[in-house]
Amino acid sequence: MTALTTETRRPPAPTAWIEAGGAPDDAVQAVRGGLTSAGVRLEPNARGRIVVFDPDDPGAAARLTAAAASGRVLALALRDATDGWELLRAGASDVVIWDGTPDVAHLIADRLRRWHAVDELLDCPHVRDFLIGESPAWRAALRDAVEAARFTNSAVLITGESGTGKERLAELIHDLDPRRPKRKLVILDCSTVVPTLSGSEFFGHERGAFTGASTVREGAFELADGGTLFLDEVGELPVTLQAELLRVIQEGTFKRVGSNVWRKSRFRLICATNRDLAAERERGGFRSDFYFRIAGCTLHLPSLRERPEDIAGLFRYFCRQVAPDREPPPLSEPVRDLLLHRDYPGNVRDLRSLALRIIHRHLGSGPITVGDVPEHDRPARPGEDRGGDRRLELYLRDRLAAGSSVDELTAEVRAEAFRLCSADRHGAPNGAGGPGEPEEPHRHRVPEKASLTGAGAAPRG
Ligand SMILES: Nc1ncnc2c1ncn2[C@@H]1O[C@H](COP(=O)(O)OP(=O)(O)OP(=O)(O)O)[C@@H](O)[C@H]1O
Repeated sequence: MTALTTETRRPPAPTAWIEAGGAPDDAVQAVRGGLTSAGVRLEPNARGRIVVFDPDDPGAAARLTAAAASGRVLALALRDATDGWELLRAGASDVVIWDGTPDVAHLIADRLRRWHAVDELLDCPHVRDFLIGESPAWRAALRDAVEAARFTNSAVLITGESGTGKERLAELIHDLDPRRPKRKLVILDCSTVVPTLSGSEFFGHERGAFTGASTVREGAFELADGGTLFLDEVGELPVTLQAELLRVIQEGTFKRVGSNVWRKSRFRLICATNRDLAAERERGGFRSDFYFRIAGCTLHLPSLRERPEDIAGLFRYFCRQVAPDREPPPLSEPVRDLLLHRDYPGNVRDLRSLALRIIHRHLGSGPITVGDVPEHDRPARPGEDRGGDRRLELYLRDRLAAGSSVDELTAEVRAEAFRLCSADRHGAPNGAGGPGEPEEPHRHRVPEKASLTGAGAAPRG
């Protein structure tokens, strides 16, 4: 990505439009006057809306919900007698009590200015062309990410299923980070860290620190000085290792293995995981003190199931990646239908692989038709039940991509086959409760990620 330069511009005048959500006219006029004096431009087309309401008005929540359907809304209550949570639930993005003082008008102007700056970033080609998606679920997640990247320096924890774009989002956050000069993004996949070498991986080592340490090595925290450290798959870090990282994450200080010298590193920390760390914390698999250090700001990326509206746009994007010089071919109706209704257990990564398989088969300049879809990606014939096979295939593909060996997978499939066979013999076809069966049915683990970054810390310029 090329660096953004928008931070050098003067902040634009905040704009908004005021709607009277049941408040008396003279009060709305007073609010208008206050905001105009605070430098807010009142424009009917402004994306930010301010709904001024009387807390006693029983229709206030409904009015907010209606206004929020067409943009972000700041709920401005004329008195403090309001359940702020209720207003947020009704669709308001922010809630302010108007006490009539100029201070409140300036506070609102500042908030509108921030909204505007975030919207501008969200809409700039740099962001739009890097992370594709227009669905409300995606835009809401991206808005939070852009705001955290640009206006805070807090540690960010990105959660979401495998393939939802966590690593790509980390790249964007690094890129939007306004620090200057800013150094590189360093990526460390925690699932590949060998426990015996973890000290060296994270903190580096001195020459001769241990057998085989023939040269000095900088660790991930040192490499990330002045830049960003992205700890991917942070949920895989053993608890003992989490304890070792507490100090460096909190203070930025560490010692290389084999050295007594404290070093300092100023880095922004971004972590990602597809695990439910809150549940892990409860069962003791993840340290709470570590969690609170890495989760200064949490961002959750929606799965592709939650944003089917984005499938066609993502498909076009992947076509352009393959053939940047020509317009992506249109999709015939059955192919569009197939793309929309297919399962994507690997989310965007899955869609991308499918798109590439289809694009590479497509010849000529006409639309993409059913003949361009490889055989194993086609829908089952009526009456043919390929669901199980297909799910198994996708599962195996994902596990192989995540680094599982064929032997491991074979053992797993054999164990599952024995279990089903035994369950059938004992008359419990679903594997539940047959005599001699384990109490908990065996379940496939959630597919792990395909490692794109490989082992070790990988600096990105
Ligand atoms: N919104 C998006 N726009 C364009 N490409 C995307 C988007 N989201 C994901 N991708 C692409 O999908 C693939 C998977 O994304 P990424 O590696 O960021 O996912 P992830 O959530 O980090 O996965 P994992 O949990 O398995 O590490 C990459 O090729 C990435 O470029």
